[in-house]
Amino acid sequence: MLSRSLRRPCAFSACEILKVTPTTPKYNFHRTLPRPNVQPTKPTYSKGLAGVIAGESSICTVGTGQGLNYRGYNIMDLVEHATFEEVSYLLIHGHLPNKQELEQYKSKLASYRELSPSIKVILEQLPSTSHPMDVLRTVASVIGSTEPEDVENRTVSGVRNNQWESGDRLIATFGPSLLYWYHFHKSGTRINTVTLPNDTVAENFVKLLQQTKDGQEPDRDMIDAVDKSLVLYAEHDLAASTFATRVTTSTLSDLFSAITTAIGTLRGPLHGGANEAAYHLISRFKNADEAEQSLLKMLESKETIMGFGHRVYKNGDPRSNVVKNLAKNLSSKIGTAYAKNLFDVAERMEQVMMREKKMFTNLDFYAAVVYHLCDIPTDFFTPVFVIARTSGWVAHIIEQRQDNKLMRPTSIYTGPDPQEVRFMKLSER
Ligand SMILES: CC(=O)SCCNC(=O)CCNC(=O)[C@H](O)C(C)(C)COP(=O)(O)OP(=O)(O)OC[C@H]1O[C@@H](n2cnc3c(N)ncnc32)[C@H](O)[C@@H]1OP(=O)(O)O
Ligand SMILES: O=C([O-])CC(=O)C(=O)O
Repeated sequence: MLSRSLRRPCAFSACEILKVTPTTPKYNFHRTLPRPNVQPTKPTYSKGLAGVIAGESSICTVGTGQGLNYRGYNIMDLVEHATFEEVSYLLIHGHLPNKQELEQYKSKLASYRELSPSIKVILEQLPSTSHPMDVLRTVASVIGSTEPEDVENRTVSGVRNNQWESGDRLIATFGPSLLYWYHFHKSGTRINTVTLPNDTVAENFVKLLQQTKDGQEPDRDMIDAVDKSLVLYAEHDLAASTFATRVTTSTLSDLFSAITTAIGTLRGPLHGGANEAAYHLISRFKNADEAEQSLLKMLESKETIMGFGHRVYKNGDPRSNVVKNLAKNLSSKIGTAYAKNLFDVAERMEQVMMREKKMFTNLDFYAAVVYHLCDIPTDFFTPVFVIARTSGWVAHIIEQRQDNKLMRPTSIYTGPDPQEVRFMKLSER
């Protein structure tokens, strides 16, 4: 498609922008310059970069016809047989850990759960009204300031000596930091964020949320559901947040800056923020019939229904059935009328969207039901996504550094034609 300025004269002049009358000489401070005699080459353009190939990656397959695979392993196998730690190691180190590597990895993550005094002070000073995504973005910045990457020893392409440690540090620290902030502001308690050394990220998170003491077991089904959701959320090729991470990394910036970029990008409701937004929507309906009636009205007025649709998947998100089953099992295990109704409402919405729009749920939709049934506060849903996806982001940062090229696309210019500036006194304008 040709740019607007190449197809026809500029749609509006600077005078229109400044709301002045171009016929009055004193305001005639510009004139259009002759067009340069350049033959335009036909630019290729895809709005929102839809369908554009923006790099090479050996981390994950999405929409390639091979199913969703992390480093060649299918998501169905991983969610069935691997914990989040194994998947995180796989993504960042490129292979599944053996028993010894896994033990070392888990104890390294556990060793980072003790928060530094500087993080605690900052968490205590953040407002209780902060959005938890702001809390995590701040935590990434604080660690980036107090324990920066090893810039001295970086290679020409930007590989840093301690990039793996920096990534692990964030994966392990996000959950404890969030829950320290939460309990401090909710009840004034300074919780101990260290749980048993062998605890998984999911166990540590649920224990700190519920404040179960060592020896006192939190609900295993909830821990299992959170762990599986972390596996499902861990990686998804060049999703907007990962692309943003790679853009920041491509300038040879540091890992912590790249992760704060990613958190800011994930937060929006068209991306990771959709799990929180989906829950707000589901929770509006008293029962399935009411959900159906309201949804039909929303569709009539062309509203976007959060938790449905996807940029790459057009026939279904392979993670959806897994997360739906987790929601269904939790709902029947909890067994209350409330839990059953919540699942029924969600399922009816799914049916209506399929019937009316041929649209399917994405991972965020039933993840919202799972997290709510695990008693996770709604504004923690996207932060849990952050904990998981940091493993994918770190894998992409490392990969980008291995064969870096500055990411700098171009745009199609649609502004005014070239024009001359005639300087005028301010008072004459
Ligand atoms: C883990 C994740 O990040 S998954 C994504 C989470 N995000 C959401 O759930 C937010 C809701 N979904 C959406 O907004 C979109 O489906 C996106 C942003 C995910 C993908 O958007 P795109 O690839 O740009 O799809 P696009 O906007 O072109 O949609 C095509 C058509 O379907 C419609 N559509 C897409 N998603 C939805 C939706 N959730 N509700 C209603 N209509 C929708 C669009 O309005 C458009 O209709 P039109 O052709 O009549 O104009
Ligand atoms: O790939 C995307 O665009 C969004 C998504 O599903 C994810 O990040 O998991």
